[in-house]
Amino acid sequence: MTAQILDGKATASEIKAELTLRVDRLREHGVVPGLGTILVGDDPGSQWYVAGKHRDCAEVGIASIRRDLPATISQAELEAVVEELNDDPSCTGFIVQLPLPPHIDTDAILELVDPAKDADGLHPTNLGRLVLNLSRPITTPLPCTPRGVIELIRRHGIDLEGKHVVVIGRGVTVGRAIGSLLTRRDVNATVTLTHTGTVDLDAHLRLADVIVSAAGVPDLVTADNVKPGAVVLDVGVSRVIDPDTGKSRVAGDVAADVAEVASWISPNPGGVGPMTRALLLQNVVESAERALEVAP
Ligand SMILES: Nc1nc2c(c(=O)[nH]1)N[C@@H](CN(C=O)c1ccc(C(=O)N[C@@H](CCC(=O)O)C(=O)O)cc1)CN2
Repeated sequence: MTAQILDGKATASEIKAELTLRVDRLREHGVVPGLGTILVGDDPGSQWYVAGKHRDCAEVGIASIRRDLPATISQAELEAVVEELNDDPSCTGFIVQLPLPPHIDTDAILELVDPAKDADGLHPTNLGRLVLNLSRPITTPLPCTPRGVIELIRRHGIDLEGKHVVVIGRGVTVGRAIGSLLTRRDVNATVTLTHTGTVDLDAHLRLADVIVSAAGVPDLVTADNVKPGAVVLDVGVSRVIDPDTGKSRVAGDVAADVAEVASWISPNPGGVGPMTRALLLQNVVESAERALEVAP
């Protein structure tokens, strides 16, 4: 068996084309959605992701606002920038690029973002609404990567109803929220959330109809621990040195041999990453629509 590809690049392009029309409609109502980004420090990966977010905005007609700040910024100075974007009417949604430097209290920063402008869906109020199932229909921004995973599966015609999904990783951007989304009645999957404290991860993986791996451990998921026909999503991001080229490259969590046993697999790069970016834009458009009360 050779797995079919869950093509995140093509699916993200499809979503961006739909969003372009919705942005045009908002403009007809005099609303220009604007995404703000706050980037602290000079990590090349984070700089690349933020630059990508601004390219995406330009592509669909969303205005963008950048705040690039030094790694030495204090907690109080960073909080002032968050407050500034909270108060800026041209900024209809914004994100704080993660991770922040270790001297910054990340939770305090995320909590300071106006929940109505929380384009990442990571504010405690929005995560709380998700857990309490108060976000149906979509009345609050939802975390982009989990939403991107589900949308990627759905747009490839795969039904998650009754499926056993094993998630690896309990981080805030993926693992913590994805269970709440997957177990909503409209998706109706059963979820096992595994993490570094899980005993016998392989045994859990072998039972999975769907694996979502967000561990950041290269080659953690191999053909030996995947049930034949399973759907495998690779959300892991690690930087490794390619032995052939000597250059740094992104590696996912899923080994190449998994493609021989899985029915569907998301490539990495080209799978969940582009979907995360597309769903960020969707959160921004939806917030602007909510503010205007325009039906999508
Ligand atoms: N505030 C946030 N910070 C971070 C998030 C997030 O959702 N919100 N997620 C990640 C980084 N991230 C977005 O910010 C992100 C990561 C990767 C991609 C992506 O498209 N990756 C490409 C490959 C990139 C490469 O080759 O280096 C792909 O998968 O095809 C987009 C966004 C942590 N921080």
